[in-house]
Amino acid sequence: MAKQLSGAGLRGQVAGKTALSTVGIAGSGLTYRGYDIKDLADNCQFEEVAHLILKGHLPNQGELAEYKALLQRQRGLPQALKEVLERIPKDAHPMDVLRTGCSVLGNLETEESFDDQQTITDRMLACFPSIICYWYRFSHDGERIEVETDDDSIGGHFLHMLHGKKPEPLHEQVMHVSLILYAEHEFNASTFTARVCASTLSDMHSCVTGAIGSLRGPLHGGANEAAMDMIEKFSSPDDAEKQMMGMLERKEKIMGFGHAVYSDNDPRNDIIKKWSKELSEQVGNENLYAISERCEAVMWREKKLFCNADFFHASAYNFMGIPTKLFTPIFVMSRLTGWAAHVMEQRADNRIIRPSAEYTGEELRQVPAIDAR
Ligand SMILES: CC(=O)SCCNC(=O)CCNC(=O)[C@H](O)C(C)(C)COP(=O)(O)OP(=O)(O)OC[C@H]1O[C@@H](n2cnc3c(N)ncnc32)[C@H](O)[C@@H]1OP(=O)(O)O
Ligand SMILES: O=C([O-])CC(=O)C(=O)O
Repeated sequence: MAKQLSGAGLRGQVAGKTALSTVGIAGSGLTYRGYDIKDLADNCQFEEVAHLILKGHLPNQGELAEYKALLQRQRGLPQALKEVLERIPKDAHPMDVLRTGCSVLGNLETEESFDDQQTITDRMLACFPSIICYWYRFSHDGERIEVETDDDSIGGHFLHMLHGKKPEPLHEQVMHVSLILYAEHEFNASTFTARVCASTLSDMHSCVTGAIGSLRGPLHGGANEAAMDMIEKFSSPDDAEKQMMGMLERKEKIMGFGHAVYSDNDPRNDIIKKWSKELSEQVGNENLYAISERCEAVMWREKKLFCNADFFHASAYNFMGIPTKLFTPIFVMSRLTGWAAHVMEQRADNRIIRPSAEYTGEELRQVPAIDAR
Protein backbone atom coordinates (compact mmCIF):
# COMPACT_ATOMS: atom_id res chain seq x y z
CA MET A 1 0.00 0.00 0.00
CA ALA A 2 1.46 3.37 -1.00
CA LYS A 3 1.82 5.95 1.76
CA GLN A 4 -0.33 9.07 1.41
CA LEU A 5 2.27 11.79 0.90
CA SER A 6 0.54 15.06 1.67
CA GLY A 7 0.03 17.61 4.42
CA ALA A 8 2.47 19.50 6.61
CA GLY A 9 6.25 19.19 6.42
CA LEU A 10 6.27 19.61 2.61
CA ARG A 11 5.31 15.95 2.47
CA GLY A 12 5.02 14.59 -1.06
CA GLN A 13 5.94 17.89 -2.73
CA VAL A 14 8.64 17.76 -5.37
CA ALA A 15 11.24 20.31 -4.27
CA GLY A 16 13.87 19.70 -6.93
CA LYS A 17 15.49 17.11 -9.17
CA THR A 18 18.10 14.47 -8.39
CA ALA A 19 19.89 11.71 -10.26
CA LEU A 20 21.40 10.32 -7.07
CA SER A 21 18.79 8.05 -5.52
CA THR A 22 15.19 6.87 -5.49
CA VAL A 23 13.28 6.25 -2.25
CA GLY A 24 10.10 4.20 -1.98
CA ILE A 25 9.55 3.58 -5.67
CA ALA A 26 7.67 0.32 -6.13
CA GLY A 27 9.86 -2.67 -6.93
CA SER A 28 13.05 -1.14 -5.62
CA GLY A 29 12.79 0.42 -2.20
CA LEU A 30 16.06 2.33 -2.40
CA THR A 31 18.52 2.80 -5.24
CA TYR A 32 21.75 4.80 -5.58
CA ARG A 33 22.36 5.89 -9.18
CA GLY A 34 20.20 2.98 -10.35
CA TYR A 35 21.73 0.24 -8.19
CA ASP A 36 19.55 -1.51 -5.60
CA ILE A 37 20.65 -1.01 -2.01
CA LYS A 38 20.78 -4.76 -1.32
CA ASP A 39 22.95 -5.35 -4.35
CA LEU A 40 25.35 -2.64 -3.18
CA ALA A 41 25.39 -3.84 0.46
CA ASP A 42 26.00 -7.45 -0.62
CA ASN A 43 28.72 -6.74 -3.14
CA CYS A 44 30.54 -3.50 -2.39
CA GLN A 45 32.79 -1.81 0.10
CA PHE A 46 31.76 1.62 1.35
CA GLU A 47 34.53 3.37 -0.60
CA GLU A 48 33.12 1.92 -3.85
CA VAL A 49 29.70 3.34 -3.03
CA ALA A 50 31.17 6.71 -2.01
CA HIS A 51 32.94 6.78 -5.39
CA LEU A 52 29.66 5.90 -7.11
CA ILE A 53 27.74 8.64 -5.35
CA LEU A 54 30.39 11.36 -5.56
CA LYS A 55 32.05 10.65 -8.88
CA GLY A 56 29.18 9.07 -10.79
CA HIS A 57 30.31 5.48 -11.40
CA LEU A 58 31.39 2.34 -9.57
CA PRO A 59 35.19 2.27 -9.60
CA ASN A 60 37.18 -0.50 -11.24
CA GLN A 61 39.91 -2.24 -9.22
CA GLY A 62 42.55 0.38 -10.05
CA GLU A 63 40.26 3.34 -9.36
CA LEU A 64 39.20 1.85 -6.03
CA ALA A 65 42.78 1.28 -4.92
CA GLU A 66 43.66 4.83 -5.93
CA TYR A 67 40.64 6.28 -4.15
CA LYS A 68 41.34 4.37 -0.94
CA ALA A 69 44.99 5.45 -1.00
CA LEU A 70 43.96 9.08 -1.49
CA LEU A 71 41.57 8.89 1.47
CA GLN A 72 44.19 7.13 3.58
CA ARG A 73 46.71 9.93 2.98
CA GLN A 74 44.28 12.57 4.24
CA ARG A 75 43.41 11.22 7.68
CA GLY A 76 45.62 13.66 9.58
CA LEU A 77 44.24 16.64 11.50
CA PRO A 78 45.75 20.16 11.54
CA GLN A 79 47.27 21.05 14.92
CA ALA A 80 44.89 24.01 15.32
CA LEU A 81 41.90 21.68 14.94
CA LYS A 82 43.35 19.23 17.49
CA GLU A 83 43.69 22.11 19.94
CA VAL A 84 40.04 23.07 19.50
CA LEU A 85 38.95 19.45 19.97
CA GLU A 86 41.00 19.17 23.15
CA ARG A 87 39.06 22.10 24.63
CA ILE A 88 35.64 20.50 24.13
CA PRO A 89 34.45 18.84 27.36
CA LYS A 90 33.87 15.13 27.82
CA ASP A 91 30.14 15.57 28.35
CA ALA A 92 29.63 17.39 25.02
CA HIS A 93 27.55 15.53 22.48
CA PRO A 94 29.80 14.09 19.73
CA MET A 95 27.43 15.49 17.08
CA ASP A 96 28.19 18.96 18.44
CA VAL A 97 31.88 18.09 18.37
CA LEU A 98 31.63 17.02 14.75
CA ARG A 99 29.61 20.11 13.82
CA THR A 100 32.34 22.27 15.37
CA GLY A 101 35.10 20.15 13.84
CA CYS A 102 33.64 20.55 10.37
CA SER A 103 33.24 24.27 10.84
CA VAL A 104 36.80 24.73 12.12
CA LEU A 105 38.11 22.72 9.18
CA GLY A 106 36.27 25.17 6.93
CA ASN A 107 38.31 27.99 8.48
CA LEU A 108 41.61 26.18 8.09
CA GLU A 109 41.07 24.60 4.68
CA THR A 110 38.48 26.90 3.10
CA GLU A 111 36.82 25.97 -0.19
CA GLU A 112 38.09 28.86 -2.28
CA SER A 113 36.43 27.76 -5.51
CA PHE A 114 33.72 25.29 -6.51
CA ASP A 115 36.42 23.64 -8.66
CA ASP A 116 37.73 22.25 -5.37
CA GLN A 117 34.45 20.63 -4.29
CA GLN A 118 35.56 17.01 -4.90
CA THR A 119 38.88 17.54 -3.14
CA ILE A 120 37.21 19.25 -0.18
CA THR A 121 34.69 16.42 0.10
CA ASP A 122 37.31 13.66 -0.06
CA ARG A 123 39.24 15.43 2.68
CA MET A 124 36.15 15.52 4.93
CA LEU A 125 35.40 11.86 4.17
CA ALA A 126 38.95 10.95 5.17
CA CYS A 127 39.19 13.00 8.34
CA PHE A 128 35.72 12.98 9.97
CA PRO A 129 36.44 9.65 11.74
CA SER A 130 39.72 11.20 12.99
CA ILE A 131 37.84 14.22 14.38
CA ILE A 132 35.35 12.06 16.28
CA CYS A 133 37.90 9.62 17.69
CA TYR A 134 40.59 12.20 18.48
CA TRP A 135 38.11 14.14 20.63
CA TYR A 136 36.54 11.02 22.14
CA ARG A 137 39.81 9.37 23.16
CA PHE A 138 41.33 12.63 24.43
CA SER A 139 38.30 13.66 26.47
CA HIS A 140 37.51 10.17 27.79
CA ASP A 141 40.92 8.50 28.13
CA GLY A 142 43.27 11.51 28.19
CA GLU A 143 45.08 10.09 25.16
CA ARG A 144 46.30 12.00 22.10
CA ILE A 145 45.79 9.19 19.60
CA GLU A 146 47.55 8.71 16.27
CA VAL A 147 44.91 9.30 13.60
CA GLU A 148 47.07 8.50 10.58
CA THR A 149 46.67 4.72 10.51
CA ASP A 150 47.18 2.39 7.55
CA ASP A 151 43.73 0.80 7.86
CA ASP A 152 42.27 -0.26 4.55
CA SER A 153 38.81 1.25 5.04
CA ILE A 154 37.04 4.21 6.64
CA GLY A 155 35.06 1.91 8.94
CA GLY A 156 38.21 0.00 9.92
CA HIS A 157 40.05 3.27 10.59
CA PHE A 158 37.21 4.41 12.85
CA LEU A 159 37.07 1.18 14.89
CA HIS A 160 40.85 1.02 15.15
CA MET A 161 41.11 4.56 16.58
CA LEU A 162 38.13 4.03 18.89
CA HIS A 163 39.32 0.77 20.41
CA GLY A 164 43.07 1.19 20.04
CA LYS A 165 43.41 -2.03 18.07
CA LYS A 166 42.71 -3.26 14.56
CA PRO A 167 39.11 -4.48 14.21
CA GLU A 168 38.24 -8.05 13.47
CA PRO A 169 37.14 -8.73 9.87
CA LEU A 170 33.46 -9.22 10.77
CA HIS A 171 33.28 -5.79 12.38
CA GLU A 172 35.01 -4.09 9.46
CA GLN A 173 32.57 -5.84 7.13
CA VAL A 174 29.55 -4.65 9.14
CA MET A 175 30.92 -1.11 9.04
CA HIS A 176 31.07 -1.31 5.23
CA VAL A 177 27.43 -2.41 5.14
CA SER A 178 26.30 0.19 7.67
CA LEU A 179 28.05 3.06 5.90
CA ILE A 180 26.59 1.92 2.57
CA LEU A 181 23.05 1.82 4.01
CA TYR A 182 23.34 5.32 5.47
CA ALA A 183 25.10 6.97 2.51
CA GLU A 184 22.27 8.62 0.60
CA HIS A 185 18.50 9.10 0.85
CA GLU A 186 17.12 11.70 -1.56
CA PHE A 187 15.54 14.83 0.00
CA ASN A 188 15.62 13.86 3.67
CA ALA A 189 15.79 16.71 6.20
CA SER A 190 19.58 16.95 6.52
CA THR A 191 20.19 16.68 2.78
CA PHE A 192 17.57 19.30 2.12
CA THR A 193 19.33 21.53 4.66
CA ALA A 194 22.57 21.08 2.70
CA ARG A 195 20.84 21.90 -0.58
CA VAL A 196 19.17 25.02 0.78
CA CYS A 197 22.55 26.23 2.01
CA ALA A 198 24.18 25.32 -1.32
CA SER A 199 21.49 27.25 -3.20
CA THR A 200 22.84 30.51 -1.76
CA LEU A 201 26.20 29.58 -3.36
CA SER A 202 27.70 29.04 0.08
CA ASP A 203 30.76 26.85 0.68
CA MET A 204 30.83 23.06 1.19
CA HIS A 205 31.79 23.23 4.89
CA SER A 206 28.79 25.46 5.65
CA CYS A 207 26.44 23.10 3.81
CA VAL A 208 27.78 20.09 5.72
CA THR A 209 27.86 21.88 9.09
CA GLY A 210 24.18 22.76 8.69
CA ALA A 211 23.34 19.22 7.61
CA ILE A 212 25.04 17.78 10.72
CA GLY A 213 22.79 20.00 12.84
CA SER A 214 19.69 18.65 11.08
CA LEU A 215 20.78 15.03 11.32
CA ARG A 216 21.36 15.35 15.07
CA GLY A 217 17.66 15.41 16.03
CA PRO A 218 15.92 12.23 17.27
CA LEU A 219 13.32 12.36 14.50
CA HIS A 220 16.16 11.91 11.99
CA GLY A 221 19.66 10.43 12.53
CA GLY A 222 19.53 10.79 16.30
CA ALA A 223 16.98 7.96 16.34
CA ASN A 224 19.68 5.25 16.42
CA GLU A 225 20.93 6.56 19.77
CA ALA A 226 17.42 7.05 21.11
CA ALA A 227 16.55 3.47 20.10
CA MET A 228 19.59 2.17 21.99
CA ASP A 229 18.66 4.20 25.09
CA MET A 230 15.27 2.52 24.98
CA ILE A 231 16.19 -1.12 24.33
CA GLU A 232 18.95 -1.19 26.93
CA LYS A 233 16.33 -0.42 29.57
CA PHE A 234 14.40 -3.61 28.76
CA SER A 235 15.50 -6.70 30.68
CA SER A 236 13.86 -9.32 28.45
CA PRO A 237 11.56 -9.59 25.42
CA ASP A 238 8.52 -9.86 27.74
CA ASP A 239 9.62 -6.78 29.65
CA ALA A 240 10.11 -4.97 26.31
CA GLU A 241 6.57 -5.85 25.26
CA LYS A 242 5.07 -4.71 28.56
CA GLN A 243 6.94 -1.42 28.59
CA MET A 244 6.27 -0.68 24.92
CA MET A 245 2.55 -1.24 25.40
CA GLY A 246 2.72 1.38 28.17
CA MET A 247 4.58 3.81 25.92
CA LEU A 248 2.03 3.34 23.16
CA GLU A 249 -0.82 3.87 25.61
CA ARG A 250 0.82 7.12 26.72
CA LYS A 251 1.15 8.03 23.00
CA GLU A 252 4.93 8.30 23.23
CA LYS A 253 6.96 8.26 20.02
CA ILE A 254 9.06 5.15 19.67
CA MET A 255 12.37 6.00 18.03
CA GLY A 256 13.59 3.81 15.20
CA PHE A 257 10.08 3.16 13.85
CA GLY A 258 8.07 4.70 11.02
CA HIS A 259 9.18 6.73 8.06
CA ALA A 260 8.18 9.86 6.19
CA VAL A 261 8.20 8.15 2.78
CA TYR A 262 8.17 4.34 3.12
CA SER A 263 4.75 2.85 3.79
CA ASP A 264 5.32 -0.61 5.18
CA ASN A 265 9.03 -1.35 5.24
CA ASP A 266 12.42 0.31 5.07
CA PRO A 267 14.59 -1.79 2.72
CA ARG A 268 17.66 -1.08 4.85
CA ASN A 269 16.16 -2.80 7.87
CA ASP A 270 16.34 -6.42 6.68
CA ILE A 271 19.98 -5.90 5.76
CA ILE A 272 21.23 -4.43 9.02
CA LYS A 273 18.98 -6.75 11.03
CA LYS A 274 20.69 -9.79 9.53
CA TRP A 275 24.12 -8.42 10.53
CA SER A 276 22.87 -7.53 13.99
CA LYS A 277 21.82 -11.16 14.45
CA GLU A 278 25.21 -12.42 13.32
CA LEU A 279 26.98 -10.04 15.71
CA SER A 280 24.68 -11.04 18.59
CA GLU A 281 25.70 -14.68 18.08
CA GLN A 282 29.36 -13.71 17.87
CA VAL A 283 29.31 -11.77 21.15
CA GLY A 284 26.87 -14.17 22.81
CA ASN A 285 24.30 -11.46 23.63
CA GLU A 286 21.18 -12.95 22.15
CA ASN A 287 18.94 -11.19 24.70
CA LEU A 288 19.40 -7.72 23.20
CA TYR A 289 18.68 -9.08 19.73
CA ALA A 290 15.59 -10.93 20.99
CA ILE A 291 14.42 -7.73 22.73
CA SER A 292 14.83 -5.81 19.47
CA GLU A 293 12.88 -8.43 17.55
CA ARG A 294 10.07 -8.29 20.08
CA CYS A 295 9.90 -4.49 19.77
CA GLU A 296 9.59 -4.92 16.02
CA ALA A 297 6.76 -7.46 16.40
CA VAL A 298 4.85 -5.34 18.94
CA MET A 299 5.04 -2.17 16.83
CA TRP A 300 3.83 -3.97 13.75
CA ARG A 301 1.02 -5.78 15.59
CA GLU A 302 -0.18 -2.67 17.46
CA LYS A 303 0.46 0.16 14.99
CA LYS A 304 1.54 -1.29 11.67
CA LEU A 305 4.76 0.67 12.20
CA PHE A 306 7.98 -0.92 10.96
CA CYS A 307 11.66 -0.56 11.87
CA ASN A 308 13.48 2.10 9.89
CA ALA A 309 17.23 2.01 9.13
CA ASP A 310 18.05 3.17 12.65
CA PHE A 311 16.46 0.52 14.84
CA PHE A 312 18.69 -2.54 14.29
CA HIS A 313 21.70 -0.27 13.84
CA ALA A 314 21.42 0.35 17.59
CA SER A 315 22.02 -3.30 18.59
CA ALA A 316 24.54 -3.86 15.78
CA TYR A 317 26.73 -0.95 16.92
CA ASN A 318 26.31 -1.97 20.56
CA PHE A 319 27.54 -5.52 19.78
CA MET A 320 30.67 -3.98 18.22
CA GLY A 321 31.42 -2.13 21.46
CA ILE A 322 30.64 1.32 20.04
CA PRO A 323 29.48 3.82 22.72
CA THR A 324 25.88 4.90 22.11
CA LYS A 325 26.71 8.58 21.76
CA LEU A 326 28.92 7.83 18.76
CA PHE A 327 26.10 6.19 16.78
CA THR A 328 24.86 9.32 15.00
CA PRO A 329 28.38 10.57 14.17
CA ILE A 330 28.90 7.30 12.25
CA PHE A 331 25.80 8.22 10.25
CA VAL A 332 27.56 11.52 9.41
CA MET A 333 30.74 9.74 8.28
CA SER A 334 28.58 8.03 5.68
CA ARG A 335 25.84 10.55 4.77
CA LEU A 336 28.52 13.12 4.03
CA THR A 337 28.75 11.44 0.61
CA GLY A 338 25.06 12.04 -0.10
CA TRP A 339 25.13 15.59 1.25
CA ALA A 340 28.16 16.57 -0.81
CA ALA A 341 26.81 14.96 -3.98
CA HIS A 342 23.54 16.87 -3.52
CA VAL A 343 25.46 20.12 -3.00
CA MET A 344 27.31 19.47 -6.27
CA GLU A 345 24.03 18.65 -8.04
CA GLN A 346 22.40 21.83 -6.68
CA ARG A 347 25.36 23.95 -7.76
CA ALA A 348 25.26 22.48 -11.26
CA ASP A 349 21.68 23.67 -11.81
CA ASN A 350 21.01 26.29 -9.20
CA ARG A 351 18.25 28.66 -8.30
CA ILE A 352 18.08 29.95 -4.74
CA ILE A 353 15.60 27.86 -2.72
CA ARG A 354 13.07 30.25 -1.31
CA PRO A 355 9.53 28.95 -0.79
CA SER A 356 6.58 31.02 0.39
CA ALA A 357 4.69 30.99 3.68
CA GLU A 358 0.98 31.17 4.42
CA TYR A 359 0.63 34.12 6.81
CA THR A 360 -1.36 33.41 9.97
CA GLY A 361 -0.49 36.52 12.05
CA GLU A 362 -2.09 39.88 12.90
CA GLU A 363 -3.74 42.17 10.38
CA LEU A 364 -1.87 45.37 9.49
CA ARG A 365 -1.83 47.67 12.57
CA GLN A 366 -0.13 50.79 13.88
CA VAL A 367 2.69 50.95 16.41
CA PRO A 368 1.20 52.41 19.63
CA ALA A 369 3.23 55.00 21.55
CA ILE A 370 5.49 53.31 24.10
CA ASP A 371 3.56 54.65 27.14
CA ALA A 372 0.30 53.38 25.63
CA ARG A 373 1.40 49.69 25.40
C1 LIG B 1 17.33 7.50 9.06
C2 LIG B 1 16.13 8.24 9.45
O1 LIG B 1 16.16 9.43 9.64
S1 LIG B 1 14.72 7.32 9.56
C3 LIG B 1 13.70 8.23 10.70
C4 LIG B 1 14.26 8.18 12.08
N1 LIG B 1 13.30 8.75 13.03
C5 LIG B 1 12.67 8.01 13.96
O2 LIG B 1 12.82 6.80 14.06
C6 LIG B 1 11.76 8.76 14.89
C7 LIG B 1 10.43 8.06 15.10
N2 LIG B 1 9.59 8.16 13.93
C8 LIG B 1 8.89 9.31 13.68
O3 LIG B 1 8.87 10.26 14.47
C9 LIG B 1 8.13 9.40 12.38
O4 LIG B 1 7.73 8.12 11.97
C10 LIG B 1 8.96 10.07 11.28
C11 LIG B 1 9.52 11.42 11.76
C12 LIG B 1 10.11 9.19 10.84
C13 LIG B 1 8.05 10.31 10.07
O5 LIG B 1 7.09 11.25 10.47
P1 LIG B 1 5.71 11.41 9.68
O6 LIG B 1 5.95 11.31 8.21
O7 LIG B 1 5.08 12.64 10.19
O8 LIG B 1 4.94 10.13 10.18
P2 LIG B 1 3.52 9.59 9.73
O9 LIG B 1 2.76 10.63 8.98
O10 LIG B 1 3.71 8.27 9.10
O11 LIG B 1 2.78 9.34 11.13
C14 LIG B 1 1.50 8.72 11.14
C15 LIG B 1 1.05 8.51 12.56
O12 LIG B 1 1.88 7.52 13.17
C16 LIG B 1 2.48 8.03 14.35
N3 LIG B 1 3.86 7.58 14.41
C17 LIG B 1 4.76 7.65 13.42
N4 LIG B 1 5.93 7.16 13.84
C18 LIG B 1 5.75 6.79 15.13
C19 LIG B 1 6.59 6.22 16.10
N5 LIG B 1 7.88 5.97 15.82
N6 LIG B 1 6.09 5.95 17.31
C20 LIG B 1 4.79 6.22 17.60
N7 LIG B 1 3.95 6.76 16.71
C21 LIG B 1 4.41 7.05 15.50
C22 LIG B 1 2.46 9.54 14.18
O13 LIG B 1 2.50 10.22 15.41
C23 LIG B 1 1.15 9.75 13.44
O14 LIG B 1 0.10 9.69 14.37
P3 LIG B 1 -1.09 10.76 14.31
O15 LIG B 1 -1.69 10.58 12.95
O16 LIG B 1 -1.96 10.35 15.45
O17 LIG B 1 -0.42 12.09 14.48
O1 LIG C 1 14.49 9.97 4.20
C1 LIG C 1 14.22 10.35 5.36
O2 LIG C 1 13.29 11.14 5.64
C2 LIG C 1 15.02 9.87 6.50
C3 LIG C 1 15.91 8.72 6.18
O3 LIG C 1 15.51 7.59 6.17
C4 LIG C 1 17.30 9.01 5.84
O4 LIG C 1 17.69 10.17 5.73
O5 LIG C 1 18.07 8.04 5.66
